[in-house]
Parts: sequence; structure tokens; C-alpha cells
Amino acid sequence: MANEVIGVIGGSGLYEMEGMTDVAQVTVDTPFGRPSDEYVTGTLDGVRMVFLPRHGKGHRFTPSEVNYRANIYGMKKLGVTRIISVSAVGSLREEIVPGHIVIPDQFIDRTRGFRKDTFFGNGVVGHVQFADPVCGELSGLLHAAAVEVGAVVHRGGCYVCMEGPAFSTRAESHLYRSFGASVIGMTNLTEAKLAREAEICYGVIALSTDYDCWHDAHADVSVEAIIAIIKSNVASAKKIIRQAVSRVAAGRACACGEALKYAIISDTSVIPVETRENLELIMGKYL
Ligand SMILES: CSC[C@H]1O[C@H](OP(=O)(O)O)[C@H](O)[C@@H]1O
Ligand SMILES: Nc1ncnc2[nH]cnc12
Repeated sequence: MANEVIGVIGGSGLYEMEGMTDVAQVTVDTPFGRPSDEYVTGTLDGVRMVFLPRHGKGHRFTPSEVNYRANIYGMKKLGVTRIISVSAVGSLREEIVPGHIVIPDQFIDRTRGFRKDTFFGNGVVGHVQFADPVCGELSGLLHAAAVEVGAVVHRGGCYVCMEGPAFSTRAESHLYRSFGASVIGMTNLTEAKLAREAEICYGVIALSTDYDCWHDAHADVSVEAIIAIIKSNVASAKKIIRQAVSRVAAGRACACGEALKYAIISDTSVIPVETRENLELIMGKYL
């Protein structure tokens, strides 16, 4: 585990990670602007960790305002090779009861282009594979950890990533159900894309907090109800992280660490100097 650093991005209701030792607050500068907050570095059961609250402490950024590029860049700069996202999601399936955990393995993009969701552009073009958008190895660990701590967990499932910040209309909620999707949220797809481009493994612990607004026998989603469920389940999410982190092996057997190897199509001899400098950390070895 010597060189492995695990990042945790905390979503709604998870603004800090207790239990770490050697804790430090780190401000990270990036070519893409400011991350959501200071990163908190430390050690959890002997494993080096970096924590970042996605919406900032005090929940200051909407899902569209979060600077996902800066957040992922900062993780890379701090040496993170695997990111665990903890997120609140609405359930689109009867069997995913509020309080259950889902480890999603697919996404549907319903964002509207307001977010910067790629490091490419400004003279360098690349296309990463994204057929399997989360790291299978890390997701397997998260699933096993959830089982071990006694959570009710669903392995796999499709996460619809909507723009927000308003929740869905009832017609949209039924539409997503007709797609066969499992859960809905507003953040994870954007992060997963950038993590892939940064060659960082990405896995999600999604906490089902509500039945969105499709279910006749349950109240429509509200922030109040979401927060209540998060409060009673956040301890379980933290246990899952701790359990998963203790099982992470040194070295990665997955392909996430080479995601850019065959992705860049630009003639690297014509990449502008500033672009090259900004992307040195992310893809310098390929340019
Ligand atoms: C507070 S309800 C909606 C909010 O919760 C989820 O956030 P996160 O993914 O950061 O846990 C959802 O995506 C919305 O941003
Ligand atoms: N129903 C819902 N829609 C979108 N994001 C959510 N996060 C938690 N519940 C949600």
C-alpha cells in the first residue's frame, strides 16, 4: 500500500471524515480554478487518504456549479489513484428502499452542457473509453465492504445524472424508470468522466434517500426527507469506506491507470504551450 492514496469525495450530508490521523488541511491550486474546498489529508488504518466535500463545507455549490475539473485535478496532484464517491440518490426501483446502498455500474447523462466535464480542448483532443464508467475492481471492493458491515446493498445499477438543481418532474421520473435506470442524482457522471481522463479509478457508494416522485405510496422527494435518511445512514457509509480501504491492494489490476494510452488523437507536436503546461500532470507522459 506504500504509494497508494485513496480519495473520498463526500456528497450531500458528508462534509467531513472522522477517524483519520495525521490530519492536515491542504489548499490546492489548479489550472482549472478552485476546488470546492480545502482537501483534508490523513491516514485511516495505515492507508493515506484525501477527503474533499463535493459541494464545499456548508454545501455552497449547486451540482452545476461544482468545479469538477479542479476537484479531480487536485486529487491527482495529491497522488490519489482511486476515488470513492459517496452520494445521495433517489430510487427509481421499488426494491431499492430508502436506506439501502447501491453500487452503480452505469450512467445516463441528462446534464445540459453547463459543466466542464473533460480535460480535453484548447488544442488537444482525446476520447477515452467509457463503456464501463466505473472501476470494476474498486466497485467490487465497495460492494464486499457494504456486505461485510451489514448494509443492504444492490450490486450494479444505472445512475441517471440530471442537471438539477430542481428535482425531476413526475413525467421525467417515469421516463427514467422506463429506461430501466435504478437511481437518480446530479453529480457522479461528471466526476466519473474526469476521473477516467485523469486515469484515476472511480467507484460510488450511493445511498438511496427517497423514491423521487414516481411512487404513488410515497411522498415526493424533498431535501428534508433526504437529510433525515442521510443522517441515519452516514455512519454506515463511513464504515463501508473504512472496510473497503482496509482491503485495497497495492497496485491496480484494472485498466483505469492507462485510460489515456490510446485516447489522444491530436498531433502532439502542435499542442499549444499553455495547454501542454496545464495538462502536464494529467497527460504529460503521452504528449
Ligand atoms: C440534497 S438533495 C440533491 C443533491 O444530493 C445529491 O448530491 P451528491 O451527489 O453530492 O450526494 C444529488 O446529486 C444532488 O446534488
Ligand atoms: N430524487 C432525487 N433526484 C436527484 N438527486 C437526488 N439526490 C437524492 N435524491 C435525489
